[in-house]
Amino acid sequence: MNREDFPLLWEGVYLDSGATSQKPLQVIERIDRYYRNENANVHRGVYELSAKATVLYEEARERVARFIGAVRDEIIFTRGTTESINMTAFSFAEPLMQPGDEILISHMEHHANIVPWQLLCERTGAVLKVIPIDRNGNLDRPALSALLTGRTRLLALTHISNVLGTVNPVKEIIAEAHEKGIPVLIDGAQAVGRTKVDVNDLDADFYAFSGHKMYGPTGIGILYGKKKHLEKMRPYQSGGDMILRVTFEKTTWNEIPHKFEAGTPNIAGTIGLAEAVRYLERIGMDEVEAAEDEVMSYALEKLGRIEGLEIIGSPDRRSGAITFTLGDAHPHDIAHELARKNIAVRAGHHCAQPLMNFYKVPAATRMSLGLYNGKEDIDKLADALPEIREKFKL
Ligand SMILES: Cc1ncc(COP(=O)(O)O)c(CN[C@@H]2CONC2=O)c1O
Repeated sequence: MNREDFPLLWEGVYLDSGATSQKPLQVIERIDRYYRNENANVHRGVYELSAKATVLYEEARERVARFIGAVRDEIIFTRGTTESINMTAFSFAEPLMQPGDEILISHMEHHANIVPWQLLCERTGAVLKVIPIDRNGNLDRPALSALLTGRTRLLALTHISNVLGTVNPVKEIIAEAHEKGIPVLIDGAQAVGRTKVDVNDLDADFYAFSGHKMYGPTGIGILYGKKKHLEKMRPYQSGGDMILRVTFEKTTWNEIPHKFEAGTPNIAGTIGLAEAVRYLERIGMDEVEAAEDEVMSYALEKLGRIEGLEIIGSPDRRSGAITFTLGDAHPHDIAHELARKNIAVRAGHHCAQPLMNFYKVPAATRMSLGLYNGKEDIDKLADALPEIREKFKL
């Protein structure tokens, strides 16, 4: 779909959108236009250019908010999913924690949704608890229910696994956690560019995602947070813009969302992100999801027929990624051989070492889809793999 919009795809096969998506010309040109004609610092300049840049920046916030069913004050711009989760850990969770309290995550999390919680527990004496998964890569739901205890201060869970492609039923899990008064952060890094996300419908307390995984630029991410939380939370970073009044005796904070956006923001990145949202809205997320699901089904069937290829996990619902091993070939050799054929995939632990350990594979090869991938890309990948298997037969 829309491959002609993506300059970098005119050569070769790109199957690593789970790491970062490619950017349509519309996003590239919008950022170019900003720097050529509209660049100025925001929020305080008393001249037309700065006023216009401020309007563009805040209109971007409005557009992102609408895209995920939120209102503008609930949208905090960060550097990406990683910073959004760290911000939630520091500004929301840490002040709540008493020794012995619990943070609950799952076995399929990305390191960005493991390590910030580990460090939080080290700082506060809280305990990290982990929801187990089954061999198919589905959450163990009875175990999840049992792990939602009176000591659980937050559940942090991925919407879609970047390794397994598992789509977690986050709406019903959030409802179950809320019945016990437990707030929930969803790591939406692999979801927002693939499926329609409505944070209000989900009733998530926090939802974190990255612009670069949804056809926007790098360096811009989003933390959605319910106003009732954001208004009470302490700032994450401090300095200019996030203040109302500074004296050497005391400083008062700006209102949300500005309280969480210290210093000069990534103005161009935010405007580029808004253009990526426009791009996705013009196609429609239902169409994006349906097209990707069709290619995913084709890929599962085609790769599943290759001798010696083992797909890791077979979740009830999968989106975005297929991670696999291929006979005796090391994933790095597989990715290197594919790269020589101008096919880009990812090899390694995918920032999910606990998950890879669960499957007893220290490293694996992952193909992940973008809206521009078609069945012909899968054919090229599938045609190349048997030769690689034979080449690295021990
Ligand atoms: C599920 C998930 N959570 C958090 C992150 C961190 O996002 P940022 O890097 O934008 O902060 C990623 C990145 N995905 C990795 C990056 O490369 N390949 C991947 O699968 C991810 O897939």
